[in-house]
Amino acid sequence: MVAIRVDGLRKSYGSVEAVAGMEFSVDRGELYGFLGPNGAGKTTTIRTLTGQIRPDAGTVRVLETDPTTEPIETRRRVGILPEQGSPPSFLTPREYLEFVGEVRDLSPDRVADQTASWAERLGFESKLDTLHTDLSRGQQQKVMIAQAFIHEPDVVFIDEPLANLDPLVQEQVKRFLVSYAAGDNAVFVSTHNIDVAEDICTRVGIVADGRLVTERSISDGDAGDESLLELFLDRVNGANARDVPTLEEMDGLDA
Ligand SMILES: Nc1ncnc2c1ncn2[C@@H]1O[C@H](COP(=O)(O)OP(=O)(O)OP(=O)(O)O)[C@@H](O)[C@H]1O
Repeated sequence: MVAIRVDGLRKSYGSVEAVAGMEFSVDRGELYGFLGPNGAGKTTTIRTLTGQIRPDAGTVRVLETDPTTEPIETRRRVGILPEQGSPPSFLTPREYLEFVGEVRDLSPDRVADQTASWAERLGFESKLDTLHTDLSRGQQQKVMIAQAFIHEPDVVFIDEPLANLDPLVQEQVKRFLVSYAAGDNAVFVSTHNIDVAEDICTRVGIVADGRLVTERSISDGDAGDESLLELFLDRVNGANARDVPTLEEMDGLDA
């Protein structure tokens, strides 16, 4: 079943065409990676899908709701981990998750259970009552991950899920995302990290200049000889990619 659909999406900021005819769809059960260089239009697409901005043209649907006209209904049913999002500095993780739980219509008992289970899973139990302003960037990121999943949404949008996390927690979060998507949910991850995309995603869409330029299914092992990095460089950089030296050539330069 289709969870996210984008058709002919266009969005400009003044004279800058950020999204220029974006098309793709994501089914439930998929962990979809959105890969693209800086300024490709990824965040603008996510902001449209989460009802934060209105498209100039085209249609977007999330769980058959229209985030443009029903932003509250869409946001009720999705989880969002925004780019460079951080929890309010003047709250503790426990207070913030209570607040998010209330907005999400969860019972106090459910919020307490979810808070305890996320704090244990990501290892921030000892920081639950410390103000965010006194937490590290990685600890704040863990709280942001918890708030995105606290209501167990059917669709989750995540910008750079592993930013600032140590390798151990990165592995735990990666495994969690894979299992969450496998439970008939759609997880949409925007990232610059090609290795992570290749490692966890079931399918990857490569974005350049505001459009989806190609897609690759990762899970079926049918990727052919070209690595995801090569595909990315080829599609995004075009002719310039061929000017990037190979590792062997770089070794040769050192010799
Ligand atoms: N609020 C804004 N006002 C004007 N231009 C904007 C605004 N937001 C984004 N842009 C421009 O739109 C284009 C797409 O930006 P967007 O943030 O969607 O890209 P991105 O793929 O998420 O990039 P990154 O990987 O660097 O986060 C860029 O050229 C950017 O400068």
